Amino acid sequence: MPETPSAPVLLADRPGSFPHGVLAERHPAIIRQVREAFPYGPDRRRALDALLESCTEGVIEPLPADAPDRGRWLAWGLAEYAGRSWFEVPWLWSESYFYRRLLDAVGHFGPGPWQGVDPFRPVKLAELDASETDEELAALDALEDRPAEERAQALLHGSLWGNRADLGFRLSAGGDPADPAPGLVADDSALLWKLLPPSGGGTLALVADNAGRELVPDLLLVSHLLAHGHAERAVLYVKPYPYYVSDATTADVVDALRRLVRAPGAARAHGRRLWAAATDGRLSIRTHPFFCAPLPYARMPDDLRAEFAAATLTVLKGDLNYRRLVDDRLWPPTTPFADLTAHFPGPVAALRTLKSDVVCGLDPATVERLTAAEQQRWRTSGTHALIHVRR
Ligand SMILES: O=P(O)(O)OC[C@H]1O[C@](O)(CO)[C@@H](O)[C@@H]1O
Repeated sequence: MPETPSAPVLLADRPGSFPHGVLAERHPAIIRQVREAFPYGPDRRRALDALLESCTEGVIEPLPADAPDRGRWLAWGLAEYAGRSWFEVPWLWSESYFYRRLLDAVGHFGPGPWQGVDPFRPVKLAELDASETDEELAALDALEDRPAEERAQALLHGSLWGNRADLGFRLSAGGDPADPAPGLVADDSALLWKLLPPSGGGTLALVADNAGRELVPDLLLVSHLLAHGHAERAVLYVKPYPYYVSDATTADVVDALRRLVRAPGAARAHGRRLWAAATDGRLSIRTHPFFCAPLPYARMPDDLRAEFAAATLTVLKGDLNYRRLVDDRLWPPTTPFADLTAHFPGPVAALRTLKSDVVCGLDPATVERLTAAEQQRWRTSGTHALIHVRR
């Protein structure tokens, strides 16, 4: 395989760029949202204010001396980046560290009364309770009399577009060919189904992204794959602690399962099936500190590498997992997905809506159409999606 030349790492140092907007506007807004969501006392409020000042005007500060993961973060880059502006270090790094510091500010790692409290829980629960979720679950009933293959494809698309948090169990894969900018910009789903044939057995690893309206369709897809033998076992990987606002943790999986078992119709049947699979071990929930690391998957530790190596297929959900899979660089968009994921220890799929500048695996005609219709907005608007698979 010819070596892929490298590309610039994304930084947030250019005002007007997407990464700069995330650090300069989104992060302060998240701090304000969290500050409003809980009756934190003066100590937590002061810590949140200090973080707001640090992340907009200050520099990256070390973790407290007694932080249990201090050594890990030093090895992940803190030793190198402490004292530098948040805007000058790799964007992926500063974003990840921001969430780590936010949890410190709210006392998540304790000791104290806020230990273990998820500062994003109100947002996650509101989404799970929204009437849109009822509508999406009710739409499952209409799928019931379709052939299994069609249902599988619809659930795959539900999981894919759930990453935009407005799923809709789309029965058509490609969109309108006359559309100047296609919704689905790459579609390797045929290869995905080849790797996961009905009655094929094997283990599916699914690395979840967001809770709520993304996790629910992820679970529905897993339910279908287990029920139809596309996989004999499924392993659902979630974050070890709250991250990137809505990323799923074990508590969020439980909330989503409870939501399904309490729903009417087909949704409840899926919920019961998943609950049973979790209790008998066909569905397991796992996590690992590396899921909150500010690093690409090429640098994953050996224990996690061995787990993915054992899977028939690993499906990585969402934009952040995609950035970590292919590395957070401004690749030419036609760079082959297989080249950038050669480091991954087994067959791998990415289901992602495009919410950041990183992209690869597109054909030149698609890039031309997208750019002609939208300049560079197609990269970040979240209105396009892709299914990449590498066997
Ligand atoms: O939930 P997802 O699909 O991983 O998207 C998270 C994305 O949101 C951002 O945090 C901000 O837009 C991106 O940095 C990140 O890639």
